[in-house]
Amino acid sequence: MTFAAHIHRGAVPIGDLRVGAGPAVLIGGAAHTAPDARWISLREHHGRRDAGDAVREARAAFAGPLLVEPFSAGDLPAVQAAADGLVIGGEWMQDFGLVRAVARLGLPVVVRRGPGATLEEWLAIVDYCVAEGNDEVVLCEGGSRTHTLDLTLMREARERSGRPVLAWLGDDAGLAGAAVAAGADGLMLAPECGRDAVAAAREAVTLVGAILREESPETVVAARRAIDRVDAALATLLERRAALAGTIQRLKPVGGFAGRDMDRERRLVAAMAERAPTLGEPGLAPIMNAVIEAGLRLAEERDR
Ligand SMILES: C=C(O[C@@H]1C=C(C(=O)O)C=C[C@H]1O)C(=O)O
Repeated sequence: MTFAAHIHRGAVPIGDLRVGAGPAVLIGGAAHTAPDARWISLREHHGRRDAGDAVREARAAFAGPLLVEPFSAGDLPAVQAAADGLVIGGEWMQDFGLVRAVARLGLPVVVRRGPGATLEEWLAIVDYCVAEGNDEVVLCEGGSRTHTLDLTLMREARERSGRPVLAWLGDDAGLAGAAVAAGADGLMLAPECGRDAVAAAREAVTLVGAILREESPETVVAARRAIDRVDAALATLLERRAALAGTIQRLKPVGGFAGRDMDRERRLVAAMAERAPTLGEPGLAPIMNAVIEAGLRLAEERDR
């Protein structure tokens, strides 16, 4: 198995967030949805809205890291004054003058792949940033008007550049789990995307990340957060397991404790030990005994 997480990447700090180390991050969504970072686009107003006002308003609404997509070089002083990073790319990825000016601010830059842009064209933008002395670059796949998301290209971009990669989801979190499984270091959502989409993306980061994303936390706080994600996945699986075990009790000729099958239990512990060699059968057997007995008790109580 080659999961993205095995490839070494340099993490990029955006405010107090580190993209590329630890769990996949959530960027985007309205302030009340509590994403890890927010972003706003000044392009949506076609330069008609004052950049200072827009950035200050976003800053006041959200205490966490804030990214801003500028409309023109004229926006950059306002962005530098209040934002933690910039978003460039999409349809205007080839505006090299603006790309250079953005990179020169020295803030981290998220480079979104424009529609139809090749991997080479996309990575060339990273080179422009580096040439301006800015190495804090994150790549974001997708975000075009056609909403295409190329996870193969996202993986290639990460391997070729060694930089963290994001997957653009817009306001539909349906591919969040797929993106995290494919190795995304973060998910980018539409700026005003609502609570349900952010919650669904968070769930994917938690559950899929717990199983497929390797982490090496270096502090107690980070390690506890990682454990909390693993426990969330465990709880989800334990609930599913209890339901399935309950189904079996109803289907077997003799269910519950009376129909207990110790041979089957030993075999499932042996199979699990292959995936959990550190715990091994001695470590797993008492755990699974408790899990199985809890399931049997539940089934007997329910069927009584
Ligand atoms: C679910 C079953 O019934 C019991 C519960 C088991 C379990 O929770 O995995 C395993 C064997 C039986 O003791 C089964 O027979 O498969």
